[in-house]
Amino acid sequence: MTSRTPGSAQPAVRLEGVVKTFDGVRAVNNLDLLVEQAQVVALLGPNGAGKTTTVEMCEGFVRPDSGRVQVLGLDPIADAGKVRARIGVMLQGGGAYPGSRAGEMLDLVAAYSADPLDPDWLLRSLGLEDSRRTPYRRLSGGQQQRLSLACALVGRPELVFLDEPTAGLDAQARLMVWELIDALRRDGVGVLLTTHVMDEAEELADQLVIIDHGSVVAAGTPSEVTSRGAEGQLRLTAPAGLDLARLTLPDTFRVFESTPGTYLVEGPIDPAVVAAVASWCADLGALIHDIRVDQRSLEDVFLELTGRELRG
Ligand SMILES: Nc1ncnc2c1ncn2[C@@H]1O[C@H](COP(=O)(O)OP(=O)(O)OP(=O)(O)O)[C@@H](O)[C@H]1O
Repeated sequence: MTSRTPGSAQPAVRLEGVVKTFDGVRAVNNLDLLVEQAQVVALLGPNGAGKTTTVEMCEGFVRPDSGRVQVLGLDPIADAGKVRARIGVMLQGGGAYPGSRAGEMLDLVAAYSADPLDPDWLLRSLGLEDSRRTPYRRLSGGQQQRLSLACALVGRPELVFLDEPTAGLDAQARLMVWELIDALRRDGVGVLLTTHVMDEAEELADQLVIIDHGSVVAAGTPSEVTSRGAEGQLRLTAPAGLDLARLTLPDTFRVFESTPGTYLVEGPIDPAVVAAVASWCADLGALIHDIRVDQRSLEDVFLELTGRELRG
C-alpha cells in the first residue's frame, strides 16, 4: 500500500453527547467517541448495545436526535457526498449482483474512485487471487466477506468502518484481514471496527470502547481496559513457611500461603508489588522457584462490565 500524505489534524471520527432513540428506546445515550487518523478503534458491546446505530450515524445513514457527529471534520448527513467519497464501508453481503464475477465487482467499485488501489494487489492480499473469475454467488461465505472488505478499501478511503470484519472466516483468512487492517493503520487510515471477538479487539485496536445500553462503560488501550481497577493475583512458589509479617504491602492486599510453599498476593498487582515480593524473598534468603501474575482477560472485564445475561 502506498503511503498517503498527512491530512489535516481533524480526527477521523468525533462524537459528542450523541443521543438516538427508537420508539422510546435509547439505542445511543449521550455517547462520546474519538477515532484519530491512523488509529484502530474497536467498538465492543453485547447484542443491542448500540454499536450498529453508532456506526450508522457516522456513515450518515441514521440521524442523531441530539449531540454532534463529525467525520473527517464534516457532518456525515449535511456533507454526505463529500464524506462518502472519503470513507470505506464494509457492507455485510449487500450490494452484489449475484451473477457478476468477483474481479469485475472490484474493478467496478475501483472505477468510481479517482485514485484506487490496485484491485489485483487487494485480491492477493485477501487470498482471493484465484477467485477473480468466480461468480459472486459461487464464492464461499468467507470469500464474499473478504470481497466486501476489498470493495470497502479499493477507493483508498481515509477512514473505514468495519462491521465484524472476520466473522465466519477461517484462521488463515482472519490473519490476512488482520494484516490488512494493520497496513491501513500504517498508511494513516482511521479504522472503526465492531467485533464480538475479544482477541481480535486486543490484537488490532489502539483503543477499545466498550458500550452498553448506548453509553460508554470503559475506554482506553487494551492494557488500560484490562488492568483498570483490576483485582489481580500474584502467585509465588518458594520454600514453605516464610514469614509473611515481613512482607510490607498496603492494607488493600490480601497475602497468604495457600498450600505449603505457594503464596498468593491478591490486589492491584503492579511492577512495584512484584519488586516488593522479590525483595521480601531476598531478605529472607529464600529462592523463588516460580512467580506468576494472572491478569484478567478482556473477556473477563467485558462480562464484568456488561453482565452475563443473554441480550435480545
Ligand atoms: N431502526 C430501528 N428501529 C427500532 N429500534 C432499533 C432500530 N435500530 C436499532 N434499534 C434498537 O436499538 C438498540 C441498539 O441496536 P444496535 O443494532 O445499534 O445494537 P448493536 O450493539 O449493534 O447489536 P448487535 O451486536 O446485536 O448487532 C436495540 O435495542 C435495537 O433493537
